[in-house]
Amino acid sequence: MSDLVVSTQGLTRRFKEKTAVSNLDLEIRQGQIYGFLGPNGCGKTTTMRMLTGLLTPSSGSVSVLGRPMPQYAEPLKNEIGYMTQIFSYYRDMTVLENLRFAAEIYGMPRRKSADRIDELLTTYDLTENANQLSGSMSGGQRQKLALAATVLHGPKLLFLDEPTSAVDPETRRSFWEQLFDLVDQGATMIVSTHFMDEAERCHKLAILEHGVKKADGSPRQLMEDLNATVIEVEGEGLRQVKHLLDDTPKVLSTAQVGARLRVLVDKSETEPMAMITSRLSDFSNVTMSVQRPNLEDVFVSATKGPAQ
Ligand SMILES: Nc1ncnc2c1ncn2[C@@H]1O[C@H](COP(=O)(O)OP(=O)(O)OP(=O)(O)O)[C@@H](O)[C@H]1O
Repeated sequence: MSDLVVSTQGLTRRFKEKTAVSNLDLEIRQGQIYGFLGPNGCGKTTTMRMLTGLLTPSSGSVSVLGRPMPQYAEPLKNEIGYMTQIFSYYRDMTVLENLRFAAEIYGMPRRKSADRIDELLTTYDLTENANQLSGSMSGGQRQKLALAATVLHGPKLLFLDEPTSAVDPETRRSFWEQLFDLVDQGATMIVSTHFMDEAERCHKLAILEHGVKKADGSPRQLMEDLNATVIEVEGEGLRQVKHLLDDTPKVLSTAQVGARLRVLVDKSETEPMAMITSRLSDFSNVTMSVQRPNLEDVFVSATKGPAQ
């Protein structure tokens, strides 16, 4: 049996003259955490809404758990969990009331849902908050409640839209540990993010820009395949160095990181160090070194070139 959980061909969505998602081909396999990485407005939410059957594509096809979408949105409701970007539970209801309400929406039998809610309160460390109004909880606690409600009915496939944009790094770390626990229990998930550290945790990811997939693969593969050499410049006058390099052919980008300037030089330049050294010949107090690419380099390079 195929382990393909989600596949799309030529998936496109237009809103009047705006194309929010353009000709997107995806293959997402069982047990993967698949990331959509891209800036605000690149089409992450629109893609998720089409994959969950909430929005009809303008063209192209979508298959989710072996069924075409949006036609099978209703029968697949119990197999899918969708954690939207905005906290979509009732702030004037307690944690327990919200979870009971979600269980009713999923048509879960009362006995079964009571046991499941107890289990989730323990898993997500919400037992002490059970009778607290969700509106009075911290962002991190609300996020745990949202995750608990999303997995309440035991879905096989989870969609998490920018799940950690409102929480601190420590909460983000523990949230990701919980995601890997869910994967260990057999879930597949699609996570959208604009954080590089979050994208790096995914098994595979697609880099999106203006609704177009610019690159996809595992983070490691994307870094290995980077079509640029990364050079770091250290020393005096980095702002002037930056302005000079920004006007240099084959320099894809420059970005200052603390006391270093990170420079991406297109791979078509066969002697990148010699080229940069010669360009900076007037700067006597700088040193240069070639560095391993990181995901941000991949993102910058992918969004400079033509779409794949
Ligand atoms: N219902 C709509 N009507 C008109 N335009 C829309 C609609 N929904 C989305 N768009 C547009 O489509 C583009 C993609 O939006 P989308 O919300 O999918 O991006 P995103 O990557 O999820 O961004 P964000 O991180 O800000 O949510 C944007 O330009 C947005 O304004």
